[in-house]
Amino acid sequence: MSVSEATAAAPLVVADGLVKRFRLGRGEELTALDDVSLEIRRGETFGLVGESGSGKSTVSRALLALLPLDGGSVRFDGVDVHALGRGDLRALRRRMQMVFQDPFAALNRRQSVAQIVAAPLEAHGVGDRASRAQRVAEVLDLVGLGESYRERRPREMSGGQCQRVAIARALALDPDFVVLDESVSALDVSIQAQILNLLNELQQRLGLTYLFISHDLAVVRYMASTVAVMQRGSIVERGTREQLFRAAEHDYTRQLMQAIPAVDPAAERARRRAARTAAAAGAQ
Ligand SMILES: Nc1ncnc2c1ncn2[C@@H]1O[C@H](COP(=O)(O)OP(=O)(O)OP(=O)(O)O)[C@@H](O)[C@H]1O
Repeated sequence: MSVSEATAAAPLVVADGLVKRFRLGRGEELTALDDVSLEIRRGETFGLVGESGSGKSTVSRALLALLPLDGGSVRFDGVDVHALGRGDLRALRRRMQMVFQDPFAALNRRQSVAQIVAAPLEAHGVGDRASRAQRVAEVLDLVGLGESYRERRPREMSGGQCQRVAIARALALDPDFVVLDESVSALDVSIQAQILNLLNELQQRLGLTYLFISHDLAVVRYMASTVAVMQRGSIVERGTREQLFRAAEHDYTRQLMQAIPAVDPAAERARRRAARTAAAAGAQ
């Protein structure tokens, strides 16, 4: 194997023995991460599941060096991210982006779509006005929003359209790694499917690596090639999607799986209601 082949085959993200404690006051501590290790291969979708409070978001913040660790290390493309100085970390952050759950809360309501998507380019001092405008047009096109969306504000758009804007903003700096933290959880099921398909398409086209965080195993099953299950700050089970869904070894994973509804009746009713509303709006 040549050096470049070896680099390509090495995982993009390697977390080793992560420990994170939060001080709660009065001498009390909460261990949010207790010896968490994982590897995320280039171009894959790594699913992280677990109930609320199990530590999923803390893992993602640790991977992006958004919080200091009490133990362990994170290597991104071979670089120890927690050992970097501010300038080097800032440069590396261009390659790592996040998309959050609530697109309305994540977008600045006063800004136009073009301003929102250009913001990371400006923050990192990339290009001049003209080249930034060109890049905004490119990424809006990638997420299926045409020129007509450039001057719109978040309040003039649906949840799905806002999430496309959030994805466009995450792609503006041409990252390698994108953390998708409950990125479709706030959306209606039919819109969820559209966004999931868009994310898969973008991964194929751009060679992106995803950390896909969700409490929803059905969605993770659709997206992820490798899955880790968290409970109370630890990874209690991991494997390929096939391994995990064929023979869940851990009681906790089996419980999570049994909670997957074949079709969620409430969500199905909401989907039909939304479809009727959309049809009625279209007819006006
Ligand atoms: N800044 C903080 N200060 C104190 N405790 C925190 C802090 N951030 C997270 N925690 C606690 O750490 C634990 C793990 O939280 P985390 O947000 O990582 O879980 P999660 O699995 O992502 O949950 P959810 O699905 O609800 O987002 C929780 O008990 C949470 O209350």
